[in-house]
Amino acid sequence: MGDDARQLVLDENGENAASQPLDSTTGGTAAPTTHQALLAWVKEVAELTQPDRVYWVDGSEEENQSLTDELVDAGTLVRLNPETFPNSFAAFSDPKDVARVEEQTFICSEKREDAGFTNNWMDPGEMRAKLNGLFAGSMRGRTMYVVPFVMGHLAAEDPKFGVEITDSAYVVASMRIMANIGTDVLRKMEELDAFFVPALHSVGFPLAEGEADVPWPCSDEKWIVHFPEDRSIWSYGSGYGGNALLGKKCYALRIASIMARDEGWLAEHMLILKLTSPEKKDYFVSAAFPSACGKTNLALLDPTIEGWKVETLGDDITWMRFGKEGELRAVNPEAGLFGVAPGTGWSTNPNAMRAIAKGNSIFTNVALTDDGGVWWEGMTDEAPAHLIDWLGQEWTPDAGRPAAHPNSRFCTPIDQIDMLADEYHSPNGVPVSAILFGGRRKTTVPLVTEARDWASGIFMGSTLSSETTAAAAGQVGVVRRDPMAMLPFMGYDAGDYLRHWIELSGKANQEKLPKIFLVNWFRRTADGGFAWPGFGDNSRVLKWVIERLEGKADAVETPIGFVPTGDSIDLTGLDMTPEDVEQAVRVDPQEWATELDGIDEWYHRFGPTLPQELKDRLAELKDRFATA
Ligand SMILES: Nc1nc2c(ncn2[C@@H]2O[C@H](COP(=O)(O)OP(=O)(O)OP(=O)(O)O)[C@@H](O)[C@H]2O)c(=O)[nH]1
Ligand SMILES: O=C([O-])CC(=O)C(=O)O
Ligand SMILES: [Mn+2]
Repeated sequence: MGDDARQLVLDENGENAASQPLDSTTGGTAAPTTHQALLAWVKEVAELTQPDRVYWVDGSEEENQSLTDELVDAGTLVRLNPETFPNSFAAFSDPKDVARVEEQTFICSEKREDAGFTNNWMDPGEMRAKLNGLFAGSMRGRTMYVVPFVMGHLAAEDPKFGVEITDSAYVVASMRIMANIGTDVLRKMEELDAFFVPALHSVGFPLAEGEADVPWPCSDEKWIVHFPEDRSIWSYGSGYGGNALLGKKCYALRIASIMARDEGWLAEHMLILKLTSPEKKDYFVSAAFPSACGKTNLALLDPTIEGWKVETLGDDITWMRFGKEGELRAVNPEAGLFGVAPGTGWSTNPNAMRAIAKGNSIFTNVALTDDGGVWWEGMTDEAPAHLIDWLGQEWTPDAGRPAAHPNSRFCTPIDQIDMLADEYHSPNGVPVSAILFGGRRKTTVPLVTEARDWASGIFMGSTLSSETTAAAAGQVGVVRRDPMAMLPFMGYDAGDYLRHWIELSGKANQEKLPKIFLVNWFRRTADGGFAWPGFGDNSRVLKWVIERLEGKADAVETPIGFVPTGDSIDLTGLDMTPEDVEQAVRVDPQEWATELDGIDEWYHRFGPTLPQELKDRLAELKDRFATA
């Protein structure tokens, strides 16, 4: 930012001590907000972290211009060719800071059992002492940005506010895409004297007097910490994705799941889409898949069958509550896409490509083309002859290594999606007719299975499994249980989380409960290929789902639920036979014997909070296999 930038230095009263009057609507020379709790927190954090200056983010276009200019000067961002990627930038992280760090993610509830066996836990007092030590002086030499944000609608009955304090301008620019931030939010917070989630972030790379910065400051030591009782977030050491954009996984899933438990709603790792049938009937479908298992792709799906239309409401996070009529209503609390780049291409996901092509995007860890554009594996069928890879090295198609990091991402405003459903803008959300649970499994799990009933559907969700992906640090391709795709995101005990689903839905209108389905786009055939083409062709599975809701499509009963008959999936225009479908939905008793052992082991890990209803479902499933 230049000399006239709107930097506020607070004096001991939390007032702006800069002598120049500022033209910011947020600031001016008076205190930048009348929200006393916020002022007090900002002052406390500034004292702890010792930044050179404090800057209140207003969210304006001009502010974003100067921030991104500054990031380009600092070498953090590369400005892309404005003709092909207007107002868009590429960032390259430290090679050790490329994904969420689950090992270093903590739920520090007062009682250990409240965090449950799926979360890392440390005594909150001990953790606070550790974090206070790490954050002391951690912003020296840097600007401390104060980013007021709201997840979900500002016009919601009970808007969910947060304030992220960060020393990363990259985080500010990314949060601006992912959430509604700035002055409007701050004014509403003041008007309501609202509670906000204090979300503190530092890259953990203070600068000594005169020390030069690096393009991607971060620390080897990383801590992503949530305190459920006061609903605060402390994130240290990483600048990337879900570790640093605290409105996303940290707030809208981990902290929100706790709020949802206490307030009677659901915060889930789900996409939401709108499906219109050839008869012009609208259906809303939500789907929970683990990270890098196809949410964004399904949410932006381009149907390959005549007459069916898909529109997008959300691609990652869904907040749901039961409405007045007992129907389940869903909203997307986010304002942007933070999508996996590799595999997103003109043939697999043209809607995402069109949204990206409108610009206003930040790409992280993708490759650069010679004409100032970006590229990643799967964007085009043929790789460009020459690239600069995500590590800054020369790359040619024979390099023998990917040009983009497997967890490279595009960050793009959601309203650039041409197929965004109008209902995205409705604070009351949409009624959900079907919920899909899905994972990445080479074997065992059929292409699609309809749960017998709601409780069996929750059972399916509770035993969901998937091979690990590059979205989190650690080994890739290992099968792990991931209940409702929430394993890394439940803010409290996993058994209590499942009970919350059961209890909440128990009070709903049972007639209006969505139908639940288990899907697997990733099953392999004997020759190693995918058993199902996936992507746009998943519309054929969605069609079967809707026809099941309407009682029109055929199914075969298996021990795990109902699967399509070979000819009940529309294969028009596909080079596939009904026998291929039968293979893709096959329930193999041998594979399921192993699976049941896996589920047994999984359920044993829960301890006393696992709901009896789910243990009963498992016993019934075993019986059905035994007598099949
Ligand atoms: N074979 C196959 N691959 C798919 C399909 N859908 C998505 N993928 C691939 O799976 C990867 C992840 O897909 P995304 O849609 O970005 O996954 P996501 O669930 O949104 O991931 P997060 O944003 O990390 O939560 C990409 O490389 C896709 O190309 C599918 O139907 N079939
Ligand atoms: O949180 C992130 O870094 C990216 C993401 O969406 C996920 O991993 O599910
Ligand atoms: Mn996604």
